[in-house]
This record gives sequence, structure tokens and C-alpha cells, in this order.
Amino acid sequence: MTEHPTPHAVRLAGLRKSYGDTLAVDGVDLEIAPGEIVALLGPNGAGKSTTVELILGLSRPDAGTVAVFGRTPREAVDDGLVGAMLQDGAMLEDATVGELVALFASVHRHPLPVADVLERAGIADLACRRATELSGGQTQRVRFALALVPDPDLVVLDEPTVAMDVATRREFWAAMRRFVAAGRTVLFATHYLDEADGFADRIVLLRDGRIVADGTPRHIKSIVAVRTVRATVPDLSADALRALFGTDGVTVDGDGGGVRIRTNDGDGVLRTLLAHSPEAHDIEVTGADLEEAFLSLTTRTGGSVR
Ligand SMILES: Nc1ncnc2c1ncn2[C@@H]1O[C@H](COP(=O)(O)OP(=O)(O)OP(=O)(O)O)[C@@H](O)[C@H]1O
Repeated sequence: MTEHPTPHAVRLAGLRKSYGDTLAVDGVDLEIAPGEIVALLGPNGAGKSTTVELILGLSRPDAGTVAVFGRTPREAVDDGLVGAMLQDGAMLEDATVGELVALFASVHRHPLPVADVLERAGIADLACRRATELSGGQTQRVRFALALVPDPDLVVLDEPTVAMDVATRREFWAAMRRFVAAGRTVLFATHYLDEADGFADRIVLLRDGRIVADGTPRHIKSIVAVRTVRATVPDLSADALRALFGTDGVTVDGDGGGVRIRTNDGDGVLRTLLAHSPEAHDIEVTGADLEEAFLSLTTRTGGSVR
């Protein structure tokens, strides 16, 4: 690992990027310390890929700055500090996997040995396969191998496990864990909440190009403290339920036959429900999982919940 004179692996300040009328990244400030494993989580169009591209220097911000280990993205990539795995990274169709890794290695100053890369990415058995003979999940793993070639201190991955089945996904994260054990920094964009929860030690939640939450998975869950209250409520109509609970931070689905209320205040909802519905029964209150927190955070109107 390279000794770095900066406390930040990644530092984004006031970052903005538009495409025409679309504000893809809208004032992002983010500092990632060396050794952190950070998930960029957000719905479609939240700005994850755009942020990743800016960090890698693949596009330039309209405003704000990007520093990677205190350097410009370009310098960091040229110095072999960054490995990237993008959603649509090019593959040479005529080359074998081994040849492709060797080709990548030939353009880096201090590459890992090809066999080492294949081993670390868990694809030694694919070395003689041509790119055209790979499944979607295998192609993803080859892209991961290419990201490891420079023996980078920072790995940036955009939706790395797309097209991987459950077993391949598990192997991928196991390979990733081995790779980061030496204190490397990882930033990955994902839709998969379970992956962010299971692999990252910090989740940065993006919505509409802005960071709406930033913290450990536990913190993300605690700041919204979402509870789901389910009940059969035969004596209240759907309208009456919405009138009772349809305030900020509470969503009501279903009707009296089977209602589901998502709220930050489970106790309050329960008290109100019992006060207004003597016939309410089959009441069940469940705690937040990250999916609930995510839905709550990404559908809430208004400001940030940092
Ligand atoms: N090259 C581009 N040209 C025009 N608009 C773009 C371009 N790239 C992204 N956008 C727009 O910018 C916004 C952010 O897109 P981005 O791909 O960064 O989001 P994302 O969170 O990665 O989404 P997804 O999960 O669907 O990949 C979207 O509204 C998208 O349509």
C-alpha cells in the first residue's frame, strides 16, 4: 500500500454535474477515509453512476472538486491508486480472460502478477475462456479482476453484482473481503440493500443527486426508526384511516380489512389506533430493516436527515 499524505481517500466538495436540464449531482460533499468500505445507495437516477464517474475522472464536474488521495482523479488513476469496475466496462471479445488481464497489466506501472489477479478475483478457472464465452456473472467477475490489476488502494465499483446469481454474488463479496482485509478503501454503488447492509461499514444514501443520509447501516436504520404496524381494522374506512394517520412520515396502505402503516412513531400509531378502533385486531408491529429505512428516506419529502 502506498503511504498517503492525506487523511482522505476520496474528498468531494460542492460537487455538481448536470446533463442538459437534469441535475444528476446536486451539491455533494463527501469524505471517505482510507480503509472505509462505503456503499452509495439510491434509487434509479439518484446520481450514483455520475458520482462514480466524477471520482474516476471519466467526466468533469460543472462545479466543486474531486480529490483522490489528495490528487486529481487522473493522477490517482495514473499512479495506480484506483481500480474501477464499471457497469459497461469494455471487454475484448477475441482475447481470453488471461490475455485480457495481461493486457491491462501491461499498461500499469506496478501491476499485480496475472496469476495473482486471477486468483484474487476467484476466476483462475476462466483464464483460457474467451470473453464471448462468459456468462453475465462471469463477465462481471472478469471486470472485477481488471479492477484489481493495479493493486489499487481504492476500488470503485458501480453495481458490481448485477447479473450475478446468489452463489456468485456470495463468492464475489468473499473475494472482496479478502482483498480489502489489508486496509484498502472501497466505494461501491448498489441497488441491493442487503449488500450495502452486509458489506459496507458506511452507507451514503443518494436521492435526486443529494446525500440524504450518511452513516453506518445501524445508524441509517436508527435515524428513521421505521416501524410497520399491521392490523385488521373493521370499524374504520380507508379514508378514516388516512385522516387519522395521513401525516408527514406516515404512510397508510390497504383498508380496514388489512391495513399497513409505516411510521417513525410506532407507539403513537398504536395508541391512536386503539383509541379510535375498538375492534382492531391481529395487530402486529415490526421493526425496520434497511429496505424500510430506504423507502422511508427516499420517499420522504423535504430536507435531509443526516
Ligand atoms: N450521459 C447522460 N446524459 C444525460 N443524462 C444522464 C446521463 N447520465 C446520467 N444522466 C441522468 O442523470 C441522472 C442521474 O443518473 P445516474 O446514472 O448517475 O443515476 P444512478 O443513481 O446511477 O441510476 P441507476 O441506478 O439507474 O444507474 C438521471 O436522471 C439520468 O437520467
